[in-house]
Amino acid sequence: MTQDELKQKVAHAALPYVKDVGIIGVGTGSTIKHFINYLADIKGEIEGAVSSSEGTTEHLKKVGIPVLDLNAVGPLQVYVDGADEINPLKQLIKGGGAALTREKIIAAASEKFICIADGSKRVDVLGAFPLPVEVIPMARSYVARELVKLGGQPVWREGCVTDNHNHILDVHGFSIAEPIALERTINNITGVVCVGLFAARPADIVLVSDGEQIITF
Ligand SMILES: O=C[C@H](O)[C@H](O)[C@H](O)COP(=O)(O)O
Repeated sequence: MTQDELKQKVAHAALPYVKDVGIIGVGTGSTIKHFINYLADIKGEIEGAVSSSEGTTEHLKKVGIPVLDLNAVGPLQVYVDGADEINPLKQLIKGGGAALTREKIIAAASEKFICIADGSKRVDVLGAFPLPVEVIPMARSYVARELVKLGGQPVWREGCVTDNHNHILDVHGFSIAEPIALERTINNITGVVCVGLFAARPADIVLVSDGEQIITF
């Protein structure tokens, strides 16, 4: 199976989790694109979706699923999203598609965060995937210097402007032994909007497609 077929397979496996929940939080990325295509088949059963990016909003609207404002809907029962890395504690690195801030907001506002990914995303220790950090544009160099002090090698994702009109630094060289502590430390740097480390609020259920199997933990 190709990586894309594995993403499609795991996207399909998430459907039982969104039955009868009314309004769903929907993430961003290539795995979620498959998930939205499956949602389209059951759209009669879905009241609407809260979207984590402009790209996802466009896709949801295109398939006929109403997109709702998080402020208008209160706590969500279920949020489904992909990840760039997943450790055994269900802590994640996210933001490869620059959608980390809205994704983190929806994850925080959801009772159950279902993470879906192909098997290549599983790791023992987070950090081989460069850690995305969304920053206010004028703070970019300052934040980069602070990240160097923490032992990282930040690289500006040039040309990338997030949906919130900010910039992204991708931080290489971290082997993240203590994800919650690092998340807190980076959050505390002035000018940081969001770090793509989902550790204090990890996923609740992870579905991973590994060949023919779906592994759930
Ligand atoms: O900003 C993007 C998101 O965090 C994605 O969920 C993450 O990058 C995984 O994307 P994909 O499903 O394309 O591997």
